[in-house]
Amino acid sequence: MLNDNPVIEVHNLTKTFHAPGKGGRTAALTDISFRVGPREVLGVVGKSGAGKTTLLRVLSLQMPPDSGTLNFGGTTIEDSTPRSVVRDVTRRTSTVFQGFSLLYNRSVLENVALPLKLRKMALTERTQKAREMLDFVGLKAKAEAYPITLSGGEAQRVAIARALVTDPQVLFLDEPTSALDAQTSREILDLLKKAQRNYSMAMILVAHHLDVVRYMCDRVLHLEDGAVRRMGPIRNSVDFRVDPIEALWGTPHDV
Ligand SMILES: Nc1ncnc2c1ncn2[C@@H]1O[C@H](COP(=O)(O)OP(=O)(O)OP(=O)(O)O)[C@@H](O)[C@H]1O
Repeated sequence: MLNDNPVIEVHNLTKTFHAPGKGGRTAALTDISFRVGPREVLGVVGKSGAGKTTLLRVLSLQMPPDSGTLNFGGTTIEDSTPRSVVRDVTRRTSTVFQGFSLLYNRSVLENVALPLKLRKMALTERTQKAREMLDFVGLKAKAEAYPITLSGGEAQRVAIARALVTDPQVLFLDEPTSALDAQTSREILDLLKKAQRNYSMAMILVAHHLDVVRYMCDRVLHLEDGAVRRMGPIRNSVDFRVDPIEALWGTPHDV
């Protein structure tokens, strides 16, 4: 997968935040470089505060880095990049946020169709596409329901359908199963696997539960204090003698 042209390539990303009492700024990301291949599933792990969500927000162009370069399938995004180019790149990605982020005054169908409405797709066409996507995630019967009436697993399926409806090349996922019980988590992960196969996209997945990373990911990136501590392919067997995060890798330091 990495031998193909990468869908995302980042070099020396740095991001700081204003932090009163900490000398003015705190570094959330420091000198981050890596590539993600087409159809690759990359896990991002690390302790609370390591910079995982910040990395997803920078990669999904929700916030700019302080320095470093971001390249999406050959298009480099930097300060001087025209907004139309940034918008085109943004449209090639989707995000499944922690906590679903559904609009509670819109029906399930309207939620899923919303990204297409924002792209000015005609009503009939976007409604049909949203219905197809609800069918794909197993929620055809809930099209007219409102999010308040859904279980956590159903709400996450709607969020996934909404993310997939635009055919993204890259799907960003921030803790997609953190609010769900074990059985529902497994169903959501299987749905994501099916989506990744059907739609041939790359995924970048932040997860606290290492079982989730082991089940889903081809490679894993370990962030520590905002820097890449280690990155490489996941190993199948677990060596319980070592740190659980360290046990995810087979070969050392394959960045
Ligand atoms: N908007 C912000 N303003 C100031 N500091 C921030 C902001 N967002 C994140 N930070 C700081 O940046 C660092 C990284 O935060 P981030 O949320 O990316 O970590 P994380 O690994 O996702 O943590 P968690 O697993 O708890 O969600 C932390 O020190 C955090 O306090």
